[in-house]
Amino acid sequence: MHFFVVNLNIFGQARVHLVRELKNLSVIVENLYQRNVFSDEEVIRIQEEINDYDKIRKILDLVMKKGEAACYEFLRIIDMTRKRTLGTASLTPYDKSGAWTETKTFDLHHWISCYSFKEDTQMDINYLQDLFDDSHKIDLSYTPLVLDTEGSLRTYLPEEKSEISPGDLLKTDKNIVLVGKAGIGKTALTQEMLKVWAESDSKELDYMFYFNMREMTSDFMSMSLEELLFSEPDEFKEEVLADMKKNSDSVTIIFDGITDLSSSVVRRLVEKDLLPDAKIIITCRPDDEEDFFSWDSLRVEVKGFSEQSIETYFSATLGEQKNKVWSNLELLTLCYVPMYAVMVAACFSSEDPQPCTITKVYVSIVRFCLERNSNKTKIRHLESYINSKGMEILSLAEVAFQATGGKTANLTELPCYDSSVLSFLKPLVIQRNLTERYATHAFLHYTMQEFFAALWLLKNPDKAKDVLQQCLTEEMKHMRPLIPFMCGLLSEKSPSLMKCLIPAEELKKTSNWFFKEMTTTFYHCLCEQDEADTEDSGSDVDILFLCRCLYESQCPDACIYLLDKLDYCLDLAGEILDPYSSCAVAYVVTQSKKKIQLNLEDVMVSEHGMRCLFGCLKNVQWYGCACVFNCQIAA
Ligand SMILES: Nc1ncnc2c1ncn2[C@@H]1O[C@H](COP(=O)(O)OP(=O)(O)OP(=O)(O)O)[C@@H](O)[C@H]1O
Repeated sequence: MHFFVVNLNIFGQARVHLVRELKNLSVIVENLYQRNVFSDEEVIRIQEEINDYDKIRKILDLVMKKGEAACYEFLRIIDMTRKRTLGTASLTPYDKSGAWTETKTFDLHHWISCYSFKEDTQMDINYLQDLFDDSHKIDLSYTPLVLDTEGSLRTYLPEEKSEISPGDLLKTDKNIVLVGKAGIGKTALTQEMLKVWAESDSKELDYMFYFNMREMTSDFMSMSLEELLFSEPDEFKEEVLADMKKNSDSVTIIFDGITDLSSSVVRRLVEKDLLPDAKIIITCRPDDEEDFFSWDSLRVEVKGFSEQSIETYFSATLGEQKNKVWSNLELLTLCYVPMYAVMVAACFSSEDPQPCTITKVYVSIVRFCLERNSNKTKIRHLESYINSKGMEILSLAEVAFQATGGKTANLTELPCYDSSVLSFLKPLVIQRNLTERYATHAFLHYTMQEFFAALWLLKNPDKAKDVLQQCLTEEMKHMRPLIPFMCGLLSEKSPSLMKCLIPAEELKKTSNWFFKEMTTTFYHCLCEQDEADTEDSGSDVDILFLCRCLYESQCPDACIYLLDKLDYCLDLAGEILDPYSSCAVAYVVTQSKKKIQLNLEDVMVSEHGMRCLFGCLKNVQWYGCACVFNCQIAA
């Protein structure tokens, strides 16, 4: 809501100058149209005027007739576009009071600068907010993330204060690649940048576009620049596009969740073939970074919450209860990933035991959502309820699998009409063409889609075998995040969801081969990588990935199977261990029946991670006084 009082006689003094000097009328009319000040008919009426003077008169008359709010919008647009709509500033001096006199030239730049404008910025719709019931509704707005601009050479670790803020990222002229794991906060960061941009009192007209790549339709691949930027019918698109081309340094485009450069318009923008001076910001997971290695850009690694941010976050969400998270080291090591922190906070008070693996966090949230949406105040027998919804849940899982295979978040078909199952989805509005929109659905978060996709694979073990092999290939690497979830869902220690959906014997049969096959497959891949002596390309298949999978499985036999293959020698030299990976390594080592050689030379590790590693040292072989244990701890 704007509280802004406009003197309706204001144009009386400025009007004659506006009529004479206003330029780029199309930009003004377009903005007024976009802000619903002008209707289609009014725009046509303006266009029908013969010359620019008459057009301006018409605009001013219409705006004044519409009252205060319209005048406010008009003035704000002039303020934002002043460089283009008012031309160059007059050099005529003013007296100190800034008052105009009859003898002085009227300066529209000065006139507009006498107003101060504030913008409403309510743009961040966080669907995960819905996970919280009314008594726990909290402000889930941006909590500072650790952003690292110096790549993997620098110490991992969440520090008290991120060195670079979303506002700093906006200010830099460079293109930006925001890299980070699933759920680490890349989208949240871009949304915060949009918010900062919208709230800024920049006096220049600039353009900002945001595209969620996973929510684009398939025709996006062949779109032109014009189609990409103007999905809505737009009378003035040619003029606005021309303006953007002429002033491409005023355009910022964010491509969120990019996996490759297969869309020609995105590739041409990235390669500066289109809008050469535009600032392009992309976000991607580490597996997809390869395509951008050679791109001239600022690489920013998003590293999630610092230990301070975790504390702030849980103080806000759980109050005193946060101590329970604090005393659970395994749970704490998950919560540097904001997505997991959100889910832990949302279902913390549920009666389920506190989760310690990522899969268990998802299982808890699924149970929590089903319970909350089951139309019963208290479900004593949640298991039997889940059982009764088995078909619907599995059809949701199938749709999730199909979409993940196609690298999209857009679910073209609704799997069922059951409201409790549909509570995992949010509406997604798609612009089919210039005049037609339709609504589809997407999961509340892409990682939730990946979780359900993994669930479907366990119902279809043959397919699981294929995915295990294929996810090592370049074309199918986007299926890799499903593997840790599959391990977790097969875990005998977390049967609370799976046993309601898939018969126990079927699950047992799958886990009998799955853990071994997974370990062998990834182990061979690691050996091949070693032989080829390939540089780390940011790919997620490394020994840490395997440890994380085994941690999710909570299966001691599977850990011993791997350690056996490794000859009880775990070489992590030079690795950067995030808190969760440290916890996973500690778990694997702890399962060993023999002493193992653990090489932690030049390893970077967090304080929480170090605490986990200390717990497994009893299983580590020390040779002489020179234990290979030379870590850098970032406090
Ligand atoms: N800085 C933050 N402050 C508060 N909440 C956050 C923050 N970052 C992330 N979150 C929460 O975590 C959720 C997941 O984050 P986000 O979608 O940004 O991850 P992502 O890195 O884009 O993941 P993906 O690679 O799967 O797309 C958000 O929906 C939000 O609820």
